[in-house]
Amino acid sequence: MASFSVGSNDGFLITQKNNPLGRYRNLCCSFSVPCCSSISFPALGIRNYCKSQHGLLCNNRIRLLTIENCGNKHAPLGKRENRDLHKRFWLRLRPRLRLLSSRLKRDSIRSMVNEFGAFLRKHLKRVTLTTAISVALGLFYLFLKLTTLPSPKIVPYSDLVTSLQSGVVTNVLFEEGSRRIYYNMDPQRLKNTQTFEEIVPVDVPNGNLDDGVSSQNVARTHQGMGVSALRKFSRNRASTPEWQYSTRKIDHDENFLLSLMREKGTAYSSAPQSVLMSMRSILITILSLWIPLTPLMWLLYRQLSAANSPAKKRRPSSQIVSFDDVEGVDAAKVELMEIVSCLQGASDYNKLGAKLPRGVLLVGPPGTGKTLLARAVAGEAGVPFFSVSASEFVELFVGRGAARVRDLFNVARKCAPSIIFIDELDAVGGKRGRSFNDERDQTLNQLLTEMDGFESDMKVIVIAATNRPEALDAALCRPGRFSRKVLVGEPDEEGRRKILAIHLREVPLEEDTRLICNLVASLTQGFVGADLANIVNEAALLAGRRGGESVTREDIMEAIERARFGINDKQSNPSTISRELRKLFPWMPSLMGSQDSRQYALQGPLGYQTLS
Ligand SMILES: Nc1ncnc2c1ncn2[C@@H]1O[C@H](COP(=O)(O)OP(=O)(O)OP(=O)(O)O)[C@@H](O)[C@H]1O
Repeated sequence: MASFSVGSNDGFLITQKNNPLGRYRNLCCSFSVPCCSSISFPALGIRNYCKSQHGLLCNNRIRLLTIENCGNKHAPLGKRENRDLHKRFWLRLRPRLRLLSSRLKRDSIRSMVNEFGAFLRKHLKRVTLTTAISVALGLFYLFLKLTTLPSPKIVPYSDLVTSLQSGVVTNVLFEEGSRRIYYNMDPQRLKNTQTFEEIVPVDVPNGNLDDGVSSQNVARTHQGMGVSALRKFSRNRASTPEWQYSTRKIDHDENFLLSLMREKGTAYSSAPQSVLMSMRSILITILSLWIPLTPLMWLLYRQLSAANSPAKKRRPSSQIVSFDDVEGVDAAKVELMEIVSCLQGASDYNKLGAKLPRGVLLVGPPGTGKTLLARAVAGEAGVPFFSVSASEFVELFVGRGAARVRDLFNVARKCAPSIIFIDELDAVGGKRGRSFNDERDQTLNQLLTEMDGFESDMKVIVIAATNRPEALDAALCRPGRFSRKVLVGEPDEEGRRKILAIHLREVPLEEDTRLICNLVASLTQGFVGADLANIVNEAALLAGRRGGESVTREDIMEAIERARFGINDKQSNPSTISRELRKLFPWMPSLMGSQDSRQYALQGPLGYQTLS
């Protein structure tokens, strides 16, 4: 049996030497490229030519590794395995190295350095902080590592007494400021008396403890060492601890212990804890306290930081909304348009002794366009607009909400003329004294104070929106604060038509837009602006789902059904829809008689009018 290593990356061969055919027959071929359909070896050590299944000619030099040459029978196999592993490793590594070098060629080192520099400049604060923390932790670790001492074996107090009585204890140290007693035993004397294990069991004891041992000669301590001395010290001490055993004092037993030591002639002393050890324990305490405290501190920082202040959240100017984008709420629009013209200085209200209203409260059901109106005011007035949700003032820590209100108004005053929009005012503006929520009351108080504090020529207008005006504190609604209350109600049919026209502006319709608007407006009594916007969006999505180019009447009808009844299995069953519709609109006889409501619905606009 002989084994050959092929001098290429393809693998290795094991061939049979004493072949009856007088040829070296291939027994095993573990090539990474499966090749060598037939191999013959005219002579060993000579070039081997083989043809792979891919038609490639391999030119491999074969070296003979005979077992006879090796003292150990198993050695060649082990070597071969090693070599095989080695080759595989290189085979895998090579393409990676090639990739890395090509990448390095592509991105020059200079550009990488530049990128790194730019990154550092961008995140300088973070990088500095991270580096400082890492260095501090590294130093802590180094210090702890260098000051590590081999700890003495902790034994029960009774063992110390037994050892003292048997006279094997050579010296004892009482540590000042702690309850530790360290002691050493003479191994020679120990052998003479008892076996080591009999005297000192290994388990860790506990006992009642007390301080107050008189100090005498101070034994060797390890105070005031330099780093190199420290390292040497710790290396030396790593093998042999200074004190072999340690135990804890028992209360009121010092006298007995002292008399025992005097009687046996044992050397005893007391010493303060070494400076290094004290520092070590302080550091460990600090670390073990700070690691769990860090997330808490971070939370606190997040809560208190000005970065979260609503004052920072000014709406970007790209989302400009005008009054043309709001329909169906004409009365509210007129009221707000007046304020805009006052802000722009178009109307000379001062001449008549009038003052600009400080606050406007938009009241109405959800989705009627209160927020949209406020945004339209900002867009039309062309002044800085601070939009916040009142819930952003609700804070964990008492006083933080009030501070945020103060910040917001300060910034708005600096940017005057400006508009502050507070959405869902009831989150902080609820009646005071109804709960024990001090934080909310303080926030509200601050809001009241800030709104009082405006000078009439300051031109900061607060627009607030709420769905629950009845829940608001009376002080908020008094004249001088939210003196103007504007009802933003559900749109009527004409209003719905106009709102639909706005939302259908960008939607390609199969039919005439006006016809569809009339149709949908007549079918959607009680729907508010948000519902209508949603219907248009759903219809466009449905059209997209069936791959249509434009939105058809059917899409819009289905979108209305979805808006009314939701999306469920019943949706697909028209007779179920009819049943639902019958329950809701019992006065619609013609529709209910039909098997398929949609078929009926497609009859024409007149047919839909019966729905509303
Ligand atoms: N009158 C309207 N004209 C045009 N679009 C409207 C109108 N009302 C609502 N919409 C549409 O509905 C969306 C939501 O409206 P908006 O957020 O203003 O309602 P809201 O009254 O503030 O609701 P909420 O009280 O729940 O905050 C708007 O973005 C807009 O697309």
